[in-house]
Amino acid sequence: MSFAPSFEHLQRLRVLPVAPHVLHVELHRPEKMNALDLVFWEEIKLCFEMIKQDVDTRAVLLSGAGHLFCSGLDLKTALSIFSSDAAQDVARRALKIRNFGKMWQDAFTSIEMCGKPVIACLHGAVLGAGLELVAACDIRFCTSDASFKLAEVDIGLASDVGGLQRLPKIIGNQSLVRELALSGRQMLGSEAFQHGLVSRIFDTKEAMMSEGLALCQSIASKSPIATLGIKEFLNYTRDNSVKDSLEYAITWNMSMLQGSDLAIATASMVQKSLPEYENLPGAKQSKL
Ligand SMILES: CC/C=C\C=C\CC(=O)SCCNC(=O)CCNC(=O)[C@H](O)C(C)(C)COP(=O)(O)OP(=O)(O)OC[C@H]1O[C@@H](n2cnc3c(N)ncnc32)[C@H](O)[C@@H]1OP(=O)(O)O
Repeated sequence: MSFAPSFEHLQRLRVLPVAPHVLHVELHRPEKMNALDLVFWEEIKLCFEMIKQDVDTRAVLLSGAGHLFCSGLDLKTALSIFSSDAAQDVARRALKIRNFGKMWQDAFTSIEMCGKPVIACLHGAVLGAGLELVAACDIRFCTSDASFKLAEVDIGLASDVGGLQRLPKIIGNQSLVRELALSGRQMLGSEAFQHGLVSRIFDTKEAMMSEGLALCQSIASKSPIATLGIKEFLNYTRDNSVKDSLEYAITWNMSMLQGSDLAIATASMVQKSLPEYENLPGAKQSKL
């Protein structure tokens, strides 16, 4: 029997199926501007690890509740973790900070590793760790009122949770990334679109969510073997040479092209019918 995860116990994330094979994940702490406290970080990791195992999900729509997407790291959490406890040994303090940092890195990396395309729909402010979070997504849309800010410099730190690592590979313009990171300057939606941080820009959140859902539905109608491979190849290619990436892709396809999806897809094209693909297996099996 396959694994069907339950997301109901999550406190900071609202997770709901919104169309066949499409899950909507909403950051849901609007009274605190979706600031990322410890519960949030843990739940992002847990949620995307469950999505990876969820045999039914083929695309994920991500958005934020309230009047902005995310105000970044919860500043009270930051103070409680980074403020020195003079009574504690320096090595142990350092390890404590490392453990939190690693857990936070893993939270955003779990989005990249979940095997399903994640489409982030961004409105209002996307600040600090919020921007680092969406850098781990596959596709980003925003509203014309959206604004982006690597605000970490303003709270006195060089962040290590993915923004400075992923954004230069998304935006491509080193000078611009360094300007934004070093000054904490706000970038508006139009500029984010111009530099490829987002691929589409909308007048209203409603229009953006509707197009985001349509895109998820389109992706979910494709072969899940193909979409898994595309995400895997593009992530691998980002971090490796073209030569190594070609070798990786051909080795992957030696097995993947022997599956039924290619035949189903080509037959449905010839017959002008809608293809139906088998779900991918999750690694976990239900204990029932
Ligand atoms: C190694 C470390 C890894 C990662 C590091 C990441 C660093 C960052 O993320 S840097 C970015 C940090 N965030 C900020 O500096 C934003 C702070 N917030 C604001 O500037 C404003 O709240 C706002 C987002 C511009 C929204 O303003 P407004 O609409 O006027 O709402 P407020 O009344 O200010 O906020 C309502 C409520 O939410 C609380 N809140 C908002 N953001 C945070 C936050 N980041 N951390 C903690 N709390 C936050 C705010 O305090 C209010 O709470 P009340 O209890 O109602 O007063």
